[in-house]
Amino acid sequence: MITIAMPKGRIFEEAVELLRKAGYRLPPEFEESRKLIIDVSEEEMRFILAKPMDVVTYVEHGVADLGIAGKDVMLEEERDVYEILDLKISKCHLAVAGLPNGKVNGVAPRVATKYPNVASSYFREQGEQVEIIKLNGSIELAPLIGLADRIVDIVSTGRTLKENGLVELERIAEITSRLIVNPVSYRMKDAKIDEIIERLSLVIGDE
Ligand SMILES: Nc1ncnc2c1ncn2[C@@H]1O[C@H](COP(=O)(O)OP(=O)(O)OP(=O)(O)O)[C@@H](O)[C@H]1O
Ligand SMILES: O=P(O)(O)OC[C@H]1O[C@H](OP(=O)(O)OP(=O)(O)O)[C@H](O)[C@@H]1O
Repeated sequence: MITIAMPKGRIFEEAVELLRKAGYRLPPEFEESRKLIIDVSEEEMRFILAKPMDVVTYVEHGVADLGIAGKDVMLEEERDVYEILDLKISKCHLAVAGLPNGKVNGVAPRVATKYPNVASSYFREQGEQVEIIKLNGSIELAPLIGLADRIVDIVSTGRTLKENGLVELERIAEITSRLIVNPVSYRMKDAKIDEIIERLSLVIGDE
């Protein structure tokens, strides 16, 4: 039996579609129910449904063998898991954004973000001193209301920036979802995990 931690939210549908394309028979219950543990006994798989940021925690602690997590989550926190496959779904990028011609008051610009570690190391590498303000969502609000001078956030279509009068200033990293594995599981269940990697690899898009 292999336990897979799936991210609820926007990655979920694409991840389920990919697994089905790879030939795994996942029941309609997947999309329809509110259950958090779904056993698919004919595939010898158990799925647990977690918040995207928590998937890596379940895998690191070994209660899930595999998980699907955004590269953004992997970059933000160093964890004891292996990243074994780029699933090339949920494409987006991390960027610095702000108001056009935004002026900075004071020495260190204030940067609002859901990704404080990514933002700190990015600005450190740029040799720029900043003050990080951690938020949990609606990051684009911060420069509009005067909480921050800039933001570090996910950009996909660019619609949220545009509709809030913000512009992308610097591109930090390309993001897609990754298959991650617990190191002990990978040793103990290598045959089954390698088979999953192989089957997924055959159906992953080229871009
Ligand atoms: N606009 C986007 N387009 C494509 N992928 C995205 C976008 N925003 C986030 N992602 C990817 O999806 C993952 C999580 O998405 P989602 O928005 O479902 O969860 P969340 O915002 O972390 O959770 P919550 O909204 O419950 O706090 C991110 O880690 C990232 O990899
Ligand atoms: O470029 P776009 O296609 O507009 O997508 C980018 C937006 O999507 C994400 O927010 P989300 O919808 O997860 O809401 P949140 O503010 O609660 O994080 C991200 O934080 C941006 O705000």
